[in-house]
Amino acid sequence: MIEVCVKKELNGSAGRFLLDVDFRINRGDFVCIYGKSGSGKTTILRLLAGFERASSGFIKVGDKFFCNEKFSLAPQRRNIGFLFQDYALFDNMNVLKNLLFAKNDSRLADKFLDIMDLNALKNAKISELSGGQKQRVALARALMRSPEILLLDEPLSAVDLSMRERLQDYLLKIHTELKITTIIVSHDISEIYKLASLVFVLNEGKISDIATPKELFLKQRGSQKLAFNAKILELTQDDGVFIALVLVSNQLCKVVLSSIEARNFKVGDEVILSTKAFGVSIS
Ligand SMILES: Nc1ncnc2c1ncn2[C@@H]1O[C@H](COP(=O)(O)OP(=O)(O)OP(=O)(O)O)[C@@H](O)[C@H]1O
Repeated sequence: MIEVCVKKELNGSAGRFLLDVDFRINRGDFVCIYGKSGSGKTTILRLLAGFERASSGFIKVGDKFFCNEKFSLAPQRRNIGFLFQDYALFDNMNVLKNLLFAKNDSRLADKFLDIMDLNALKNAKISELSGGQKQRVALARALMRSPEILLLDEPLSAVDLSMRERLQDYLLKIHTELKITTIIVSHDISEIYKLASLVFVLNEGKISDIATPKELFLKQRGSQKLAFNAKILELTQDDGVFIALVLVSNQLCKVVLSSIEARNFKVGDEVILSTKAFGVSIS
């Protein structure tokens, strides 16, 4: 269990405000911190990592205090792995050496090169890699120290959509295999839906909502009489009724399908959602 109960005054673009959060995360969970730009999401990750100090409160992981009113454990003693938007790799070293720099253990490096499909690139220089490959190396390197907690600060926002989806699959694979407690900051609803089981909504330094992605984003705003581009995130059958969960812009909604439609669609399909008389049709 991670317990975060901290306060810190921040200089926001519209003046000073108090980051004041008190939440718990269960060991092994994959959670998301979601909220407007400047609400304090990155600061929470930096406090967890030990790069910032809170003005009051504590952070406790299991039985161990990371910080309290009296002391703060050094970042290197917190057993945390990071993945940020900029890869922070050593450009002059090859892939393998980047991993060994984190921990000089060739067997472990081979294991992560394997999991991340990087074997063929192990001797390549970082400067020769694509953005998506660099991010896979950065993730493998973050895992080399067997972190207890993995912090991901919008790690996939700089790569294109198809690479982002592949990297999400790697993150899921890592999480399923290693069960590392993972906290991601993301604005991307389909990414949050795919990865996180719980979302903490941060609003001007305060947590305003804690919900599953489905509960949080499944909020309709009145009738929609136009056609929308949408993406199918889930196809389910409930009491014989076929239901598609689709993402429209920043909103999730459910659409009842005929059995023929249900057979023709699959998760990930880009579709058009439109209204037809009183029903919603999908094509
Ligand atoms: N050490 C600090 N002391 C005071 N203010 C800070 C400190 N660190 C960050 N801030 C300010 O706090 C606000 C929140 O920053 P933070 O990076 O946590 O927001 P965020 O929600 O991650 O934003 P974004 O989504 O744009 O990355 C910003 O206005 C930032 O300038």
